[in-house]
Amino acid sequence: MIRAELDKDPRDVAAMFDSIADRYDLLNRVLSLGRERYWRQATVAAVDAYSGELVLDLAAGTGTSSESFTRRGARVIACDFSFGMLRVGAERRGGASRKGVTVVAGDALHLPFADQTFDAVTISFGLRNVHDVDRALAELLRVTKVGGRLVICEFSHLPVQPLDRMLGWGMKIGLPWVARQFSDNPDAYAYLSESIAAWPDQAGLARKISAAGWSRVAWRNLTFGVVALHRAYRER
Ligand SMILES: C[S@@+](CC[C@H](N)C(=O)[O-])C[C@H]1O[C@@H](n2cnc3c(N)ncnc32)[C@H](O)[C@@H]1O
Repeated sequence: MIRAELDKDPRDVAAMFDSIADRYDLLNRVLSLGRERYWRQATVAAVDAYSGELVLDLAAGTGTSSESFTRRGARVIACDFSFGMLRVGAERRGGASRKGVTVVAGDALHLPFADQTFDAVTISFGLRNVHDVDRALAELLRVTKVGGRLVICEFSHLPVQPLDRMLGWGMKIGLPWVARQFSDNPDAYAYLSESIAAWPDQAGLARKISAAGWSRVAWRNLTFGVVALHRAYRER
């Protein structure tokens, strides 16, 4: 089975997402117990994109995250390095540039965009999978206009450590078991629980965002900290 390890070798990560692309959105709904919709709505509200704005949705996968940013007329570039994920999304929308979403293949560590292109940049459930998080945050800053904003939606940690450890244990057992019922590659969901356990907590991620040059970094927890939304601005 194809799965990434915690070194997040880009070839393994891309191949793993290629292998789960067809059923990715279905599994998300099942494994999040329906919370995914609420997390996405909160992300859309935080990005707050409006007509005339250009938004980068990085690690966009099938573009489920991207579609919701177009509701108030913003144009969205959905960028990812898994051709399998991009293909499933483009087929669903009926083309590579449809419904306000344009698909662009690209690597978070070498974004194929000029400096200061976007009004807002966002990444949902993607940053945790990137090989070099600090570099991706710096690339996101580079392509954002001065005054623009960053929103990161990512799995995080419950503030009470014993509860967080229990949740981690439950996910380690539960996610691959549920995934076996629905996915051809349940091993990918073992990677999911391992990568969440190894991911920095809310304050740790905020420090990384600041260190990359972003200003006014803030976060809020969703579903008690199962997911956290981080927001920041490019001030110069
Ligand atoms: C869990 S999916 C998230 C997809 C989508 N944002 C969503 O919310 O459903 C993570 C995505 O990150 C992408 N990814 C990981 N590392 C990347 C990189 N270095 N450059 C571009 N995409 C990357 C994967 O290909 C995958 O599609």
